[in-house]
Amino acid sequence: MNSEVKQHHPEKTIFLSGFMASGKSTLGKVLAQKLECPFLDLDDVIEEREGKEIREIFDKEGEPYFRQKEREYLLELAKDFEGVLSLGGGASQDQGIIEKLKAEGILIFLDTPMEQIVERVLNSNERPILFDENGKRKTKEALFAELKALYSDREKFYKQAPLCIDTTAFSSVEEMAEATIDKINRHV
Ligand SMILES: Nc1ncnc2c1ncn2[C@@H]1O[C@H](COP(=O)(O)OP(=O)(O)OP(=O)(O)O)[C@@H](O)[C@H]1O
Ligand SMILES: O=C(O)C1=C[C@@H](O)[C@@H](O)[C@H](O)C1
Ligand SMILES: [Mg+2]
Repeated sequence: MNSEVKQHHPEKTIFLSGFMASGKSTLGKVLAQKLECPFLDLDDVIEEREGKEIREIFDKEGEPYFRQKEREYLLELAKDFEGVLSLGGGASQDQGIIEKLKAEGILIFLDTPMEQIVERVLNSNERPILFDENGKRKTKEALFAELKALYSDREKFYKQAPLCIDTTAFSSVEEMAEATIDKINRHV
C-alpha cells in the first residue's frame, strides 16, 4: 500500500461495505490500483472456492449455506489479508462481523440512493434477488419493495462504518477513489 495510507495505517485492510450494487467492486479495484496494493472481492472469493457462481450457490445450496460460507471466508480474510476487500451486500449484516472489521481494518460504507440501486439491479442478470422461487424475474415494483425492506434491515449495520462515501458526489470512479484516499488519510 503506498503513500500516507500505509504510513498512517500499516497492515490495515480497507473493507468496502454497502448495499448491493452500491459500487463496492467497482470502487475497490480502482482504489487498490491507486494504493498499489492487492485487491479482493469477497463474492469472487466465494465463487472461486465453491467452484460455482453466486446464483448457482443460492439455487443449489440455498441462501443459509451461502451466508455461512460468506461469513467463514470473510472472517479468514479479515485476519490474514492486507489490501482492499470489497464485501458482498449482505456480508456485514451482523454485529460481531462489524466489530471484527472495525478492529482489523478501516470500514467504509458506500451510500448510494435506492433509485440507483433498483436501476442497477434491474440492469443485471445474475443477482439472486431478481428471481422468485420458480426462477421467474420479479416485477420492478416487487423488487423495489423487497430492496427497500432489506435496506431498512441492514442500514443499522452499514451506518456503523467510521467512514462514509456518498457515491452521488462524484463524476467518475477515479474521482471517488481519490476522495476515498483523502478520507482515509484524514481518519486517525
Ligand atoms: N460510480 C459509478 N458510476 C456509475 N455506475 C457505477 C458506479 N459504480 C458502480 N456502477 C455500476 O453499478 C453496477 C453495480 O456495481 P458493483 O458491482 O461495483 O456493485 P457492488 O456494490 O459490488 O454490488 P454487489 O453487492 O452485488 O457486490 C455495475 O453495473 C457498475 O458498473
Ligand atoms: O446483498 C446481497 O444479499 C447480496 C449481494 C451480492 O454482493 C452477493 O453477495 C449476493 O448476490 C447477495
Ligand atoms: Mg460486488
